[in-house]
This record gives sequence, C-alpha cells and structure tokens, in this order.
Amino acid sequence: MAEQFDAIVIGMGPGGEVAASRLIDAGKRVAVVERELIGGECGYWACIPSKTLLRSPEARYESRQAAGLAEPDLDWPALRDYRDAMIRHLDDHRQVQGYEDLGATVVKAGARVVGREPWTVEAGDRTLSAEHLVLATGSAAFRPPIDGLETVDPWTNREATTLTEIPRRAVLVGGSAVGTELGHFLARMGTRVAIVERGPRPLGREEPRVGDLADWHLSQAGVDVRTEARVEAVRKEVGETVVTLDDGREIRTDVLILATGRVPRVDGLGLEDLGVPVERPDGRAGIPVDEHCEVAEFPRLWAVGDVTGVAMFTHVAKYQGRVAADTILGRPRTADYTGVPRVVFAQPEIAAVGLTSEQARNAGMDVVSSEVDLTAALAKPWTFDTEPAGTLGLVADRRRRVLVGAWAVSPMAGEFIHTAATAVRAELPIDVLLDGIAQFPSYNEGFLAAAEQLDLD
Ligand SMILES: Cc1cc2nc3c(=O)[nH]c(=O)nc-3n(C[C@H](O)[C@H](O)[C@H](O)COP(=O)(O)OP(=O)(O)OC[C@H]3O[C@@H](n4cnc5c(N)ncnc54)[C@H](O)[C@@H]3O)c2cc1C
Ligand SMILES: NC(=O)c1ccc[n+]([C@@H]2O[C@H](COP(=O)([O-])OP(=O)(O)OC[C@H]3O[C@@H](n4cnc5c(N)ncnc54)[C@H](O)[C@@H]3O)[C@@H](O)[C@H]2O)c1
Repeated sequence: MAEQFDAIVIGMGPGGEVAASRLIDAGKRVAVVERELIGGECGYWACIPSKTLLRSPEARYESRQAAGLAEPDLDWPALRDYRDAMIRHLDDHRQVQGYEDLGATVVKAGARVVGREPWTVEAGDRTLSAEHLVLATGSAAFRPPIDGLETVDPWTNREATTLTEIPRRAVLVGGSAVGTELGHFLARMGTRVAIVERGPRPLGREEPRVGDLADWHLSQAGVDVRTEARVEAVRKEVGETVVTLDDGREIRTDVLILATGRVPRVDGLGLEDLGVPVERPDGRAGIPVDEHCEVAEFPRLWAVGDVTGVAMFTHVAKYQGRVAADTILGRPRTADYTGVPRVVFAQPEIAAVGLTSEQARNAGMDVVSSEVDLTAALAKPWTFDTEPAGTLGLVADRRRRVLVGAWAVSPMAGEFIHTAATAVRAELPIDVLLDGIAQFPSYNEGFLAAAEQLDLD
C-alpha cells in the first residue's frame, strides 16, 4: 500500500530543498527522497567547498595588493579542516532530523517513478504517492570520450573539492567555470596547472573579451592555458599520468581533472517508461519545463534545478524551487531568466548577466556596447589595490535605450554585477543609469562611466 502525500520531492539539493521547505511551511504533507546527502552537489562537492577553498589563497593574494601588508602564511591542514566542517564531514543526519522535525517524511534511497495519477514513487522498500511530484535530481560530471580515461582515475569536481593533499601537477580538461575556478585555486596553492580547452578561449559562452581577460588572469596566476586543444588519450606511466593532446604534444601530470560540463541526472528515474521527455527542444539533455517549471502534458509533474538544463546555477535551482512551489500552492509564478548573474569566482572575479553582444544581435537588437578600464575611470581600484586591474562592459539596445547585458572582470564583480542584473531584469532605462549616483569610491561607479561611453544616438 502506498503512503499518501500532497507532494513528493526527489533530490534534495538546493532546488529540492527550497521547493520542499516552501511546501512544508504551507502545511502540505511532503515526502522527500534523497539517495546521497541532503544539500546536494552544491553543499558537499561544488559551490560550498570550492568557494571555501578559494577564499584563503585569494585573501593571501589580496594581502600582497594592500599597501603595507605582509603576505600571511597559508596553513593547508587548517583550511582543509575548515572545508571539512563546511561540508559537514559528508554527514547529513542533522538535515534529515531537521526535515523530520518539520513534519516531512524523509526517505534516504534512490527513487524511481512507477506511476501517475497519482504520481507513485518507489524508494528503497517504500512506495509513496502524491498529487504533485517535484524532480530535482541535479546533474553529474560529464566524462568525455578520451582513450584510456578510466585507467588513470580522473578526478571530477567531487575528488577535486574534497582533496586532502595539494597535487604537485594537475591537468584540467575544460576551461569554463569549473576549470577556471579550480585552476586559480590549485595554482595559488602551488600546483603546476595546465588547462586544456577545446574552444578558442576560456569561458566560451561569455563575451570573447571576458574569455581573453580570464585567460590573461589565469596566465598571471601561473596556469598554462592551452586553447583549441583536445585531450586525445591518457595513459599511466610509473608514478604519473601522460596526457596526449590532439596535436601530438604530451603533458605529464599527477592528476587529471575533468571540468568538461555536466549532464542532467535522469537515468534510473523511470521517466522514459512513463513517456516523460528527458531531452529539451534544443536537443540538449534535460527535462523540459514550462514557465511555471511544470512538465508539458504531465500535469502536476514539476522539475527544478540542473535537471531542467535551463542554467546550472544554485541560485537558478532555488529560484525554480520557489516558482514551482508557489504555483503548486495556488500562487502561480512565471519564471524569468533575463537577470541571472553568472559569476566565476576567479581572481579577480568574473561576472556577467544578460546577453552577449552576439546574442543581442541575433535577437535582432540595435546593439551598442562599451568597455571601461576601471583603473583609468575610478578611484576605488587604487584605494583597494596597489596594482589594480578591472574592466567593465555593457551591452545595450539603442532602440529601446535599455541595458541587455553587462560583464566585469574585477575584484568584487560578483557583488556589483547585481546592479546590472536588476537593470537588465527591470529593463531600467539607461537614462536612469546615466543619472545615477553611486557611492564614492566604489566599483559601482563603473556603471555610470561605462554607460557614458555608449553611443546611444
Ligand atoms: C565545482 C562546482 C562549483 C560550483 N559552484 C557554484 C557556485 O559557486 N554558484 C552556483 O550558483 N553554482 C555553482 N555550481 C553549480 C551548482 O552546484 C548546481 O547548479 C546546483 O548544485 C544545482 O542544484 P540542484 O538542486 O539542481 O541539484 P544537485 O545539487 O545536484 O542535487 C540533486 C540531488 O538529487 C539527488 N538525486 C539524484 N537522483 C536521485 C534519485 N534518483 N533519487 C533520489 N535522489 C536523487 C542527488 O543525490 C543530489 O543530492 C557549481 C558546480 C560545480 C560542479
Ligand atoms: N561560480 C559558479 O556559479 C559555478 C562554478 C562552477 C560551475 N558552475 C556551473 O556548473 C556547470 C558545469 O561547469 P563546467 O565548467 O564543468 O562546464 P561547462 O559546460 O560550463 O564547460 C565545459 C568546458 O569544457 C570544454 N570541454 C568539453 N569537452 C572537452 C574536451 N574533450 N577537451 C577540452 N575541452 C572540453 C568546453 O569547451 C567548455 O569550455 C556550468 O553550468 C557552470 O555554470 C557554476
């Protein structure tokens, strides 16, 4: 006999947690099913450990840039211990207890969907059924077809973010967000790092200028960035791994790290048997959802987070969790992704929002763009760093006189990009930006400087 609920949530990463919490708060009977750890990839093997690890080498480097400061020592065992505390020593019993205390049923097992009307799920030795089913199963590291890959025990984000010793040498395959962040971390910790990226520059989805600046800063950190290069084969030799590139060159390393993207986790969920699509209209993997995060033609089936393939960020997973839960609760919300910030926690931070110039042109806009060297335009970089760097760019639609995109490669870019995120989302008239009064001295003043460079007439 199935246990009855108002809603079942499969997968308790940030997307599932937000959806479940909102439904529980509203008094719904909720079952949550998690096969690993409540908190998901983000909490244990992605955002939390990576940002914790990045902070200490970043602060050490920043101390070199602040006048009159001596560089502090970095105590790796202490940083590692703090990282372990931040990932709760890979133990979620408090989270399980927390949800049970709130009245939810927690099932720690892999879930499989076996029926609809009502949605029926098997998890471990239990059968659960509910009117609403929320799929929040996230994504897993993509393993590219490389000869010999499995013979060299490659790391994914999981081994990299829970590392216990700093490797002497590392080759990162892929130079996007994961490759750039791990590249900075390892290089600043003393690892000899190479990044092998098949595209012409790192961070290929961003404005080309952003990729070029990312490349420059990685090189400054000592990373050997190889672009338009692919790893063809890898093999083990005594005590090391040999990486062969498509041009025949070889790199010798201690660890090979895959940073080649992620695939939505849909395997084993039983969705195909029920006819639920697991491919988006553009052919990419992911459960296609409408603007309420509901799966078309499958009423009361919802999907949130990485499994939707919309944008693989924790803040998007959480947003979709809010949209789906509120819609389930009878307060329909429509998801809008125009103002999603994209921050790579490199040094300095790399942040973007909205469209690139090319995307804006492809959308038929009358595109104007501008770029300012923040060190030439502002006082803040100089009060902050003795050897400052910082660049900010804007993309605007001349016809509507609104900002449609922005990017920055600068200290604190991950914070001040939110000014642009709000402007893009709200279609704030550029004239308001031009009449803006930002705090002096701040990086935010850069938006006025860059807006004044836009050729709007
Ligand atoms: C190295 C790295 C760093 C990152 N840093 C950032 C960052 O700084 N900021 C940011 O916004 N994003 C970051 N991301 C992306 C972020 O981690 C993801 O976007 C986020 O975790 C997605 O949340 P989610 O809830 O969709 O899925 P997940 O966090 O993947 O959680 C899904 C959960 O579902 C469970 N599950 C899967 N299948 C089943 C099943 N059949 N039955 C039961 N349970 C199941 C899994 O065990 C997992 O706990 C990073 C990613 C990586 C790899
Ligand atoms: N700070 C953050 O918000 C943050 C941090 C890390 C990851 N993430 C998210 O996690 C997801 C995964 O990130 P990611 O960097 O792993 O993936 P990605 O999909 O962003 O990029 C993968 C990169 O690997 C390259 N690549 C793929 N196969 C290759 C091959 N065989 N040889 C050489 N290069 C190859 C691609 O060209 C691309 O540049 C992304 O959606 C990202 O936004 C976010």
